[in-house]
Amino acid sequence: MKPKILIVDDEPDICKALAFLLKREGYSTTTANSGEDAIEKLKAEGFDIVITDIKMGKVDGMAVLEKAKELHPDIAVIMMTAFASIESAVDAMKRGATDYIVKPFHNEEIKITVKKAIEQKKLITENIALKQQISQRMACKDFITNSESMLKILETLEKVIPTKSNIMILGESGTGKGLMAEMIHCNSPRRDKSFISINCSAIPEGLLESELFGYKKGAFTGAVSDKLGLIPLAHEGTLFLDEIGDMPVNLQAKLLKVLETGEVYPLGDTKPKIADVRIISATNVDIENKIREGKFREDLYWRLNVIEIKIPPLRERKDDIEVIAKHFINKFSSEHKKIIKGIDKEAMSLLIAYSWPGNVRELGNVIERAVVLADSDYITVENLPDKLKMLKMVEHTAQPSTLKTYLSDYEKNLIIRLYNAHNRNKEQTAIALGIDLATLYRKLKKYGIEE
Ligand SMILES: Nc1ncnc2c1ncn2[C@@H]1O[C@H](COP(=O)(O)OP(=O)(O)OP(=O)(O)O)[C@@H](O)[C@H]1O
Repeated sequence: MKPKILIVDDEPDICKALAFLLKREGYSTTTANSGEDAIEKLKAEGFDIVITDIKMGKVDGMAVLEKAKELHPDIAVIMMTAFASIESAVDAMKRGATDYIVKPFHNEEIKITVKKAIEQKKLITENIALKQQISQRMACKDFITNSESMLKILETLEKVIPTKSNIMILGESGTGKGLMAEMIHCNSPRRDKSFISINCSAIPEGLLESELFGYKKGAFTGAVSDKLGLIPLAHEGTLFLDEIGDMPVNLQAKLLKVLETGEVYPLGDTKPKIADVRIISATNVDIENKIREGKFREDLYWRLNVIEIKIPPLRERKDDIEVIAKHFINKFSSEHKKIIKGIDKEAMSLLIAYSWPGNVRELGNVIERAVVLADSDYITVENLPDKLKMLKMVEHTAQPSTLKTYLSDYEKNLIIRLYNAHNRNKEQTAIALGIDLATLYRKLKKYGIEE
């Protein structure tokens, strides 16, 4: 294909002369007689090179340079300037222009400068592609565990990781589903290709479709250029579909078709793109229930759920708390430039006693906060949030003397446990306890759990 050049000058004769010369050299040329006109043209289509005069009306060559780079980061821009204002050309080079030519210029000079710019553009494009590749090859993060249930899961995974089988990861929010997906990709033969992750519940329905499948220029208003979808972008790599349970049903049908044919049709395109992708999906909702309600296609479920991994909540794998807490202490100590050697016994016993409704994510937050607050080498109970400190009160009331104190201690402990388990949400705690909200308020105050 011929390289495309946009020539911008407010003197139509210069535009015409340059277009004539460069066409003869085999380039495809377009002209614009103002900065505004140039920016419109840059928005509408892609160019390899822009040759622009610096001094123009309201929108000058500097503005064209800035916009061209913003719209097409790999574009080469050549500035034209009169000898008297050569300083501004130097300034333009600092802002990303590829070269400049001083008016009046010779034909030969133009030809050489354009040829050089084409070469340079090729290098810039290769560089951008390389940078993308490097950033795609992510560092393998460890999935830390010491619990028997998780070790068994990892053992099963070892057999599955080298294959192409789709995997569905189930588990409460914050249990590590995203981390596990990264770990699977990172250890699989697809590790050198893209790991593309998208949260199906975080993106509006219309946008999710164009993000996943891509579109052809002109497919809808605003589609000013072709866009490659995330599915074809993940070709030969891994696509992580988080919160798959929230994917709209019409998109589920389209995704199923992709899985069956290995082809993706971008919106408005009749030519498919190939997509050999391994899909890892994750959800924290009861997907079988969604199938019963007709909100999730059963045929898609079976395609995605070839291997099912259930990550237990942290409260059901207490053996993990200490090792993960230590991992977070190291991580956040170095991030916050503090030297924390560990956590004292009493504080650790509270971490183990707590129910962690937000799972590992919540443990991470608690440890980060503690690392920031710690004044000594070790994290102490003082550095933990109230919801954990309260558990200490439960322990200290363990030896009641009379039936009355026994019952009230029992009541207090139960309230504290459920209050924590519901993330200090009073409405939910009252429902769980089977009492009304006013009674709960009274009891929280009576037992000094809350002012
Ligand atoms: N076993 C683990 N070892 C080390 N870090 C972990 C572990 N499990 C989870 N994490 C960390 O906890 C945080 C939450 O994990 P992640 O985002 O993977 O959870 P998730 O289940 O995908 O959550 P959500 O359903 O809300 O998307 C991340 O920072 C992750 O790196």
